[in-house]
Amino acid sequence: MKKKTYRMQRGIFSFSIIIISLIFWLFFNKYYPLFVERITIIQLPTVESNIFLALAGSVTCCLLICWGIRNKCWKGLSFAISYYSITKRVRRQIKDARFEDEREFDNRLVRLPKIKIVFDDNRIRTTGKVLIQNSINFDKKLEDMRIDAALKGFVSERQYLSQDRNWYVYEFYSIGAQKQLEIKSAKTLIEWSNKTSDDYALRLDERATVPFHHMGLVGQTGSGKSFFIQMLVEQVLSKNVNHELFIIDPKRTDVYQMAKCTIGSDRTADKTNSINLIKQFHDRMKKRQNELQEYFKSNRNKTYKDAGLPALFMLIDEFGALRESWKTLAKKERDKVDSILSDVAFMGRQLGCILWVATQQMNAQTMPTAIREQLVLKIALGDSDEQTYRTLFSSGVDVPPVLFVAGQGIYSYPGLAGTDKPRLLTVPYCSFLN
Ligand SMILES: Nc1ncnc2c1ncn2[C@@H]1O[C@H](COP(=O)(O)OP(=O)(O)OP(=O)(O)O)[C@@H](O)[C@H]1O
Repeated sequence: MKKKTYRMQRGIFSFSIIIISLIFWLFFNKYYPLFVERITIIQLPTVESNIFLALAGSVTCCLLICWGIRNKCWKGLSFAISYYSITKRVRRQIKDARFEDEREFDNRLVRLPKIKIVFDDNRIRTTGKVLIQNSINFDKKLEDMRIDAALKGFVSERQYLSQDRNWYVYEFYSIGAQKQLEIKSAKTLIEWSNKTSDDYALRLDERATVPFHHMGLVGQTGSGKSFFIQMLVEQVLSKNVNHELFIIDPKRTDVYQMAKCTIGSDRTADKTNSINLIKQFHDRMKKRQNELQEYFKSNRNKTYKDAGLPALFMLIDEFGALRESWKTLAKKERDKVDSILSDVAFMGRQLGCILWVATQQMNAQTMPTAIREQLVLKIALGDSDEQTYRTLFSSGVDVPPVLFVAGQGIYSYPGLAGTDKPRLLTVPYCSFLN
């Protein structure tokens, strides 16, 4: 026999009282007076039928009040209905997974752990968290539970134990939330970005805003890579701090043209002068290192940002193809460039010399490990091959089974999404770049 929860039992009890009261009310209101009239042998007492109506009404009111409190009705009826339907499905899933306390294993009734739903935005309710109270008995089961089945219309992204270890947290987003935002002008883009970012951060999509950091970006042709890069460049140039960009696009595609227009030819390079620009960037980093030496001595654990300096970005598009083209160079020269880039990747973050590397595919040959390991922000747009995913993120990466269109993909960043379970990214479509 299927087990019931204590809440179900209370519900059945309350509804039984309501139904029985209504039957009594109907009986005493309609039929009982007829009996009183017809049976004259004995004097039947008069019964106030409205007592039963009042009882049914009071129990209904109590049920409604409890429902309203439990589902936070003060946040609006549609909120309460969403809250109720998600909680109900999660409770059913937990019940069917037999989460009951060991002591209750043989009982017909089970006590389920407490469940809370927190939406990131109470009005649109497209993303949020399901929190399930942890107890020593549930720990392992909660860890293994796939909550997706219970969250119809939603996808669960990552799950973890809260810091106080009292709750198991499942982040989820609605499938409908993956609709791409269209941004029609540079001004709108900046306004959108400024809502969540500061002068040293970038907004990637509706949900993700990250501080400036080294970035590894992969995406096949048509994945929206160039649009994404241009969106980031627009944001960097709009900041109140005068950040500087150095851009290399070996194939002279859209990014090259955009860079020439926005930052000028001095800091833009194609295949031919790429190494010079990399060396120039490295020299700037060395200079900055000397400048900041004294500052760092007296200010421990501080960065260029605390010293009030702008960031310097080195963006290398089509890195795989560029490195391939260096094959004709002497080995010494190639090693020198690799060591410069590794130095930037290793030292640059604290000094504000940020490396952005974009490529179509990533493997041990296209990207030296010393550089790859420092690319803290990892983004893959569109569909990539398995080796690329594993090289960029981690060997055990769990790529969500989603068919990505241009501008969609996955990312990882410490604190937001781990390399084993990257999060979905939906870059807004900046139609003004067309
Ligand atoms: N965020 C986005 N949302 C929707 N569509 C997009 C987005 N970004 C780009 N696109 C569409 O995808 C097409 C290809 O984008 P983009 O040129 O950025 O790709 P790419 O990966 O750089 O390809 P290529 O290497 O050929 O330049 C664009 O013409 C654009 O219409």
